[in-house]
Amino acid sequence: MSITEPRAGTIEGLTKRGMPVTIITGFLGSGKTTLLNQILKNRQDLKVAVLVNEFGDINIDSQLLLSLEDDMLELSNGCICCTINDNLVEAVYKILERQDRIDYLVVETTGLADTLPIILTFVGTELREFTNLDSILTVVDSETFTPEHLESEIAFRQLIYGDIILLNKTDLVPEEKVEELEEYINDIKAGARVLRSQHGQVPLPLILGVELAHPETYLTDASLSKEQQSNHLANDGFVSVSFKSNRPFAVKKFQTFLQDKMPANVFRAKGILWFKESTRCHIFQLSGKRYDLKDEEWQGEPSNQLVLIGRSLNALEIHQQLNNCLTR
Ligand SMILES: Nc1nc2c(ncn2[C@@H]2O[C@H](COP(=O)(O)OP(=O)(O)OP(=O)(O)O)[C@@H](O)[C@H]2O)c(=O)[nH]1
Repeated sequence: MSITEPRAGTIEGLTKRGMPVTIITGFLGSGKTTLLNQILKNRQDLKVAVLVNEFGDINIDSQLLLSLEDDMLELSNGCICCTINDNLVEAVYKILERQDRIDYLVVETTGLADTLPIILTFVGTELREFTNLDSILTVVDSETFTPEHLESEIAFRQLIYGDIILLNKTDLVPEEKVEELEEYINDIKAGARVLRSQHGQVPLPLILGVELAHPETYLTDASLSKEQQSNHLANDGFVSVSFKSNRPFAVKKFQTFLQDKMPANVFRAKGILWFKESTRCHIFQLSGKRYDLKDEEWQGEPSNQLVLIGRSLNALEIHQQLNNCLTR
């Protein structure tokens, strides 16, 4: 299939050939939403529907995606874990039932999702008749990724199930590190298509409509790993803390929070922030040890929305600290 040639898009047409589906997975902060935005920016005439699943109580990602009119359908929060997910099945049906032509479905999982149950939702249920799993794409943060990272079973499984492994953030590391990563990935996942990218920029024909998925293998894996799945520790010990307020932060107090107060085990944070000193909306991103703030115009009423993700976080303490950053 060529991604530049939109197909006849009635449900009837889709049911005959199956709507192609790409699952984008990858650890927290690796660049999944950034890649999704690249896809949406470069999709040309292709009608792409998107399903976003987020860990945490606030859907920040969906607010950061390029405008999708009604095509975007967002999944409920939480981690799709361990079992075939009814919410996901339902959301896909909603897309299939749409009147307008949909050429392609991209599913972005949370950074803590176990990939197999999501795959099985497509290949192990009646969705198999209406969809055509094209590939699993695993995004890797080339800077923070180390083999120790794989102490996280989830990160390991995301790699093992990747048909395409996208080494992202190559701008942040020397060439040797990228080569080392390529070697390492070739070792643990022979045959995967390994690509490099900066800010998710990759030619779409290399990642969409590639037909690299192996449904039969996934079904075999599912029967082999049933026990493992039922014992699977949800989210690998990661928890999320969400914070919302209709009052602005004082910029200095928030800076002090970031530098001195925020627990070191916060691995990922993202937010849409309102500072008393600014009339703009500030998009906050923290991934590993890096953070950045970009500003843009407010789309609606200003407010603060922030999600922090890490292991053993004390929600009460974090809430108190963030409350202290608010202006009176
Ligand atoms: N320097 C650099 N930064 C990047 C690149 N790709 C993404 N980022 C930044 O990394 C941060 C996380 O990117 P996201 O796309 O939100 O990551 P994600 O995988 O969707 O994150 P979760 O959904 O929380 O797991 C953001 O601040 C991005 O701007 C890259 O290639 N280079």
